[in-house]
Amino acid sequence: MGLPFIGETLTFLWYFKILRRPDDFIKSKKQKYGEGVGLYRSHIFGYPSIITCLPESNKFVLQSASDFHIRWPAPELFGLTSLVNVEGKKHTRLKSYVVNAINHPKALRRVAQIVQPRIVSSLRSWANKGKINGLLESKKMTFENICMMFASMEPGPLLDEIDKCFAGLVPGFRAYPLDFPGTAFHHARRCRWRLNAVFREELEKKKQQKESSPGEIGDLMDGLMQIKDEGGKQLTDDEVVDNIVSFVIAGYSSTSYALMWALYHLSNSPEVLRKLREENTAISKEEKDGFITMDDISQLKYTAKVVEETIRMANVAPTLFRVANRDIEYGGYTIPKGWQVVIWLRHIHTDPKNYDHPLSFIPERWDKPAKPGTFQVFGGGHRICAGNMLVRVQLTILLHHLSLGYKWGLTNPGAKIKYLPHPCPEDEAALSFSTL
Ligand code: HEM
Repeated sequence: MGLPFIGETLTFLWYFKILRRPDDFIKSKKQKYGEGVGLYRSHIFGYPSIITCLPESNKFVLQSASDFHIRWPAPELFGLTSLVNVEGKKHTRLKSYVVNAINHPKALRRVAQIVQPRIVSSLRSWANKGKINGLLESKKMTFENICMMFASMEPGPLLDEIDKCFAGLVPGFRAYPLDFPGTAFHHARRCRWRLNAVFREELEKKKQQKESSPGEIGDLMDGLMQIKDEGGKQLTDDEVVDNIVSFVIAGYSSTSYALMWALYHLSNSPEVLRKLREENTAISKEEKDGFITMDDISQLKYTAKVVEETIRMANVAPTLFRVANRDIEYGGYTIPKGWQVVIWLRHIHTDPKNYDHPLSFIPERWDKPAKPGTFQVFGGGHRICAGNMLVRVQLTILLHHLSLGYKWGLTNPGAKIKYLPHPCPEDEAALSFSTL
């Protein structure tokens, strides 16, 4: 359980921040208490907790929707009525709409068309610069694509302003909720208000646009404005705005880190890059800037393995949080009512029992499917990531254009990796970048 009040939070920081050996946190527990059923009692991140870290125990929690509810730090920053916070029928209805709108094959065809010009022009601009910060450039490209896909917003001063607001909002999730001027939490709340105001204005513009020329605008915001429940009731304007802001939060950093890790691992893996080039050359197109379609993407079998391996190793979401709604029995142990449950996803992907040489980048491991339950990067159960295909498509398109047209290398191949808030090389993947 660790120290009184602080519990094991300092131990967590010791392993993640100071030693930079994040996997030793769970390893040390296994050594001390044995593996058992994958549950450990703790006090961490401010609450008495049960840590779960085996594929079966994680799956048990993720799939028992009625026994565990979600708990985000500072849920109001995400938006109280957004998909990530609502439960029950409301969640089911919103989720099925959102998954249809951004994650299904028909939606992904549109996504491939929307994101591709920005990816192609970003790569060109990186080559013109010659030296880039991989994370910053991935973030810029991802943000512009997300704003286009979700709200049809074009790059410009307004997008720059809301990007700054998102940058101020996200640290609020990790900050102590002290709400007075000067605190990170206070700043995050102000950023959230500004974001609400901007997206509210966009929503009003869409309403006017639809009045003057009825028909589909076709972006996610437009779709959310039209969803109806069984009684014909539509989402309120606040609900639409809450959801759009929360989708940007969910998709922005996660996608950017995944793209950066692709650049990073490929610069260390010439043989993987060679195979990637070979496969992508075979489907490359001369016309229309060489844009590929979802049909092309479905042929890129080796590229799909590179994508899975990149996402596995990125471990963008190391842990998830739930709260037990009642005393719950699992494997002869009780998870007490009201306790926090910390679902340690990272351990699943770095445990040698699940993946040989888990810290090595080996796309060929995906020649065979992973052992059942050992790929939990997108969570599981009813809250499984709504954007998992969206990120896969964006990664594939990036890999296609990158491998065909460019060469790049890490400026500091020995840069240390930091693990908080997300795994990332200390220099954020500084790269030299040029055309082939
Ligand atoms: C590498 C990229 C990504 C990773 C690793 C990732 C990971 C996750 C995980 C682990 C969850 C489960 C949260 C929980 O159960 O508490 C989740 C949920 C979610 N993700 Fe992602 N995500 C990624 C990209 C995206 C993108 C591009 C979007 C686009 C909007 C997105 C939207 C969402 C949403 C809306 C949820 C909440 C679903 C719900 O509560 O039903 N994610 N994501």
